[in-house]
Amino acid sequence: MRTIVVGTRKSKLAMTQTNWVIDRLKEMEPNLTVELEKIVTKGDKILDVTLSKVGGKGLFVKEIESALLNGEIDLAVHSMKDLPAEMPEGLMIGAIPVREDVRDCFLSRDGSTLEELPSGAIVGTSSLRRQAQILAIRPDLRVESIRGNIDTRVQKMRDGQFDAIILATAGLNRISWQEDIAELISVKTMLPAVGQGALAIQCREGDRETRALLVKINHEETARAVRAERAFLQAFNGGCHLPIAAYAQICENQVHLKGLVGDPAGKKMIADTIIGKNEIKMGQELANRLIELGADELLASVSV
Ligand SMILES: NCc1[nH]cc(CCC(=O)O)c1CC(=O)O
Repeated sequence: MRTIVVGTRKSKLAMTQTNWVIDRLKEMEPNLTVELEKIVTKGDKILDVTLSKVGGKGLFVKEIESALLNGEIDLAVHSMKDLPAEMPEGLMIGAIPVREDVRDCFLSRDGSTLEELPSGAIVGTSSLRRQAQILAIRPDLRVESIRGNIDTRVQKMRDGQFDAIILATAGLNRISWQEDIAELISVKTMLPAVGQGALAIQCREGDRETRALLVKINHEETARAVRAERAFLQAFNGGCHLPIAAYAQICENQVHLKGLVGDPAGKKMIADTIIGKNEIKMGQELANRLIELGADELLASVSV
């Protein structure tokens, strides 16, 4: 087999995720040889503007997709959460490996949980989804935007710029940085982002060798759940910059999908659950139900 060139962003999380995937591939194919190609994306360069203001979908993936298309690299590992629904012609998701912890987690300077944090405390997040759900249960807290990689955000909290921050547990687990976690927030309290905790491995549609390798680390249960969540999100034409959340689990071959649309102030929340066999249909149908309940109007006030 030829040497596979793997593209990756340079952040600690991206590198760790990519190396994790390479390890899984080598378990399946011990003689595999890989070469790492580091790529800087637009999203990596924007550090002081909130992503929701920049508004662009796929800030972290465009350069990587170009490198795949022009043959510079053969595969790329993305956080599923950051991968837009629309994919350029000629590319595909070759594998979705087993999902990490899907929950958000609460980190605080003094170890307080979300419930214990004093009134008026400053919580750092630039996710409108997290903001909406946190203000729904703690309207007395102040939410302020925070940017940077995971390690940068934790450092900003330690420095005292924030009393607490919310991050994806999956990211912290992957980089083995659990010390500041005060609480894993249940999915009942904080519904995760579509695809949170899952990885997407992207490759060229025409690259049969890479595709044959990737199917070996695909986890069909995770793939089905993520397909349901993404079908739901796609119906809103939205990305991770909108206050939309969804989480699917597979139970006795059926998909159980919960979806939620909120307003950034946490005052209104529309949520519902659907159960069925066909994950794409379930995602679309759940979105239609929420739209009937007024989700589009709620999002119209947010969309840029
Ligand atoms: N939006 C940035 C991003 N993309 C993926 C992760 C963490 C890993 C994951 O959710 O799979 C994070 C950081 C965070 O939200 O805390």
